[in-house]
Amino acid sequence: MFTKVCGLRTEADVATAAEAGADAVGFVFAASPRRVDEPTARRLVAATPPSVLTVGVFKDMPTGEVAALARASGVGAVQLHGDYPRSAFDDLLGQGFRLVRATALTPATEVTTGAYGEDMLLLDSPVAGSGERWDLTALTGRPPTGHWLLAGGLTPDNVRAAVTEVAPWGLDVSSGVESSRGVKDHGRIRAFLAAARTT
Ligand SMILES: O=C(O)c1ccccc1NCC(=O)[C@H](O)[C@H](O)COP(=O)(O)O
Repeated sequence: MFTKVCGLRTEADVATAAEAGADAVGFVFAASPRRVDEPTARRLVAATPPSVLTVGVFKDMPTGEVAALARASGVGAVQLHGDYPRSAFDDLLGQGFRLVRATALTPATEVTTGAYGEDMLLLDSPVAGSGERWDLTALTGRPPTGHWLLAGGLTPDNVRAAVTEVAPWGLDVSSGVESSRGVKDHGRIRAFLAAARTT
């Protein structure tokens, strides 16, 4: 099970996630209590072991700014939330970025991973990073294919049941491993990753 812990803001957050076995860590550049600026992100990327994928998280930001921030901070992949057309994916792919396509599930959502050239598809609640769950039964009859991550209100306590229900390729968590909004709880990060390993 691939695991990503998102919204990290300190070196201690990164070290905890990496030591507890996270495959990827996310740094939020979008407007959020978890937002980090470019120098902070660069520092956190440098503090991340090379075996852990670093992901910059963006929402509705022009691709020129996305590319500039991703390049300056050195993240290994770019996660796009919001209303990006296929041409935005093409633009960033053409510049050599690995992409994560993040979206809520609607009847129109393309659930084939790679349809926009992305490495991973992230199916999330309608308000990303809100900690709200969404109706997983909406996936019935239309299972996503490929490297897709389940996100949205996951916690150490509910992650096993969610995996049993929809069998994702990977998991993404933020709010569920926090003590208050934007502040990671290291015990909860360890508990989440331990629970994910036993699924
Ligand atoms: O974290 C945010 O505040 C945020 C803001 C804007 C775009 C994306 C954002 N976060 C993305 C994520 O943290 C995760 O990909 C995912 O949504 C998990 O969220 P959660 O339900 O809090 O576990």
